[in-house]
Amino acid sequence: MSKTGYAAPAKPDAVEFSDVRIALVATRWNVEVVDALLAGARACLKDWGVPADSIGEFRAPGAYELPLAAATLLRSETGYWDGVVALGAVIRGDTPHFDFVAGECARGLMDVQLATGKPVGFGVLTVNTPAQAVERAGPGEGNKGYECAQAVLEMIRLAREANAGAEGDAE
Ligand SMILES: Nc1c(NC[C@H](O)[C@H](O)[C@H](O)CO)[nH]c(=O)[nH]c1=O
Ligand SMILES: CC(=O)[C@@H](O)COP(=O)(O)O
Repeated sequence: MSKTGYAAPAKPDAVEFSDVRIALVATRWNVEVVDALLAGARACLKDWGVPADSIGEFRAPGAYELPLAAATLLRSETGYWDGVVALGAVIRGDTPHFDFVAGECARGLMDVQLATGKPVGFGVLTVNTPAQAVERAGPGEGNKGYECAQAVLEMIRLAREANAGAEGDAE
């Protein structure tokens, strides 16, 4: 059990996510930390068998723009992307701006996933100091980008299980 009491999900077999397409969208603020989150998310997608050519990578200016970025990616007519991993780092400054940026980012990403029915991972650090951000973007366990990508894939798994159950009931 990790220090936060989080019990990791069962690892997939080689093909469970071979047909999944995931969009990564990362901000340009605090870019060294955000790029470390991006590396963590990519490591997770690789561990879980998402093909490299099924992963898209996009940039948004800041965390405030992530909800529109996610909505743009998921509302395309083609339905191409199965989920979005939203990555950013909001570091508290001297004014209330932090609260608005972080709060609206979180609320907006939640609205997008509920409106589209597709998972949008909240991989946005909301921290008081740069050191706290670095602690959550290191290699291995505890990288919030890895955890966020894993959550998106697990929600895709859940949807598939739910649909399979519904189809079974319909037979
Ligand atoms: N201070 C941080 C920001 N601020 C910028 C906003 O996200 C937004 O891009 C701007 O207000 C224009 O709309 N963004 C972060 O991602 N992280 C920060 O620490
Ligand atoms: C999260 C922010 O917008 C913050 O970094 C801006 O810093 P400040 O509140 O000192 O303007």
